[in-house]
Amino acid sequence: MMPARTHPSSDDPLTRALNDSIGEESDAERDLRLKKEIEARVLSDTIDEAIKQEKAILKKQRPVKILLLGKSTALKNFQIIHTPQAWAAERISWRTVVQLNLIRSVRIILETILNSQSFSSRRHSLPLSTSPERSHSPPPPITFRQRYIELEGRLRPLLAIEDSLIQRLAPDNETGEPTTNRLSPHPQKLREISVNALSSWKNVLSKLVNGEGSSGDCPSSYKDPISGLIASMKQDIRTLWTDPEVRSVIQRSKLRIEDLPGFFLNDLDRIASPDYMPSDDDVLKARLKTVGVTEYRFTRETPNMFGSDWRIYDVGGSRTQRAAWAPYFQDVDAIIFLAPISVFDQVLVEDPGVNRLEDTVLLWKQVCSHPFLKKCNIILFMNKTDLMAKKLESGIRLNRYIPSYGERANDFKTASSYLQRKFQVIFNANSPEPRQFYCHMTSLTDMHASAKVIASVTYGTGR
Ligand SMILES: Nc1nc2c(ncn2[C@@H]2O[C@H](COP(=O)(O)OP(=O)(O)OP(=O)(O)O)[C@@H](O)[C@H]2O)c(=O)[nH]1
Ligand SMILES: [Mg+2]
Repeated sequence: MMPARTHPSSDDPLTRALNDSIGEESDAERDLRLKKEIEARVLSDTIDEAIKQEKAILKKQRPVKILLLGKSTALKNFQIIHTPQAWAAERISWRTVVQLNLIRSVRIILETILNSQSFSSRRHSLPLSTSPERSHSPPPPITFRQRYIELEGRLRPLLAIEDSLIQRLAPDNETGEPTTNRLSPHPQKLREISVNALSSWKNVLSKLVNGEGSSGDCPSSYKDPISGLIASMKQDIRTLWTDPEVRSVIQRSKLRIEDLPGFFLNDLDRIASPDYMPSDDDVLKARLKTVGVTEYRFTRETPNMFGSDWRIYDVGGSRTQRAAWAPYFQDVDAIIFLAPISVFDQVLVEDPGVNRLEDTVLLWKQVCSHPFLKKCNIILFMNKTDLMAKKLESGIRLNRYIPSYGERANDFKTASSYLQRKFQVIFNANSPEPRQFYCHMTSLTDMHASAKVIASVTYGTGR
């Protein structure tokens, strides 16, 4: 009987495999194996690279999200640069805002006079005539108080229309002071025109204005009652703003009306004309308080390293509204933090015990230290530099409000770099991880000066 044939070990696949693994291979086999290994590695690297590229594409497809903390004016600058056509289409809605801002200045002046000593004084003053009529007999002496009462009576319809629009536009969640047609003893605390960003305020506003019906005082060339009223009261408004006695009352009150947001009295002739349309500068200067969150979307035609689809969120800055910011912290790529530095001598409207610059610095600290934002680029805009320079030039001393400023020179350059250093120290000390400090000095109502900064944020890294 033939013995059972034993398979040579090379026939056993298991043995073969084991043999292979212990290196019993010929030179040709080894060369082949190495070649295959190289091919496999190349394939694997190609796959890795493809995955990486896909991830990058996905990242680019995800919108770049920027949160604007404070200053809707910054958003307006983005709109001018990135969506000029849509910006131009919005211009008409801003006309009413500018007009309401103008009426607000009228109200502030009337209230300042009402609260002044001159108002209660019985002192006689020159008659204030709005028409160049001549009379043979000298006019009877007239008090400042009488003049004021007459003027205020004539301007009352303006206040009434402002009042009704503010009330009808007021967002439900806003708890401002109730407005009345009467003048208030606190001009600074006047309720402002504010809109809820979630409602389409531009439509609401145009409906309200056009739906008011035309007033009897409204010249036919004016399409809406507010324009007509301003035109018919132009002379009285001018008198109020240019009268020397009124000027001296304002000066004594220390209220810098011309530096208040939304000041347009020097542009009265232009604004009171029948075909008035706000310029870019007017819209940048117009004051409209943000309540809620406005989302602004735009697509960059040439995508940069961050992608082409951008979202900018503008949030209301007053204290009560800050709780609404938190959900936006979760997946935001960059934060533009607006610090108005000119407010060093002002207090919060919502809490007169707190200095506004101090409030901004505390907020800056919170934002820098927020754990959700640790990977986020934070770009600081030290804004309202124009007003800051004006204030310092007029002799207002920074060290009166910030004692640590000491005896340093009270000029813009020294003061702004001092404040910049303070912001940087807080940034470095409070960031959970080290990160780059980006800071720009801005004056956002100056479109041309801001264009470069806005471009650097959108096109570059924020530097
Ligand atoms: N002079 C000057 N005025 C500015 C500057 N930036 C903004 N303003 C004016 O300040 C006013 C208020 O600006 P906004 O940008 O609306 O302020 P905001 O922070 O959005 O205010 P809220 O919506 O109440 O949170 C507007 O009338 C602007 O024109 C600036 O750099 N210089
Ligand atoms: Mg705003």
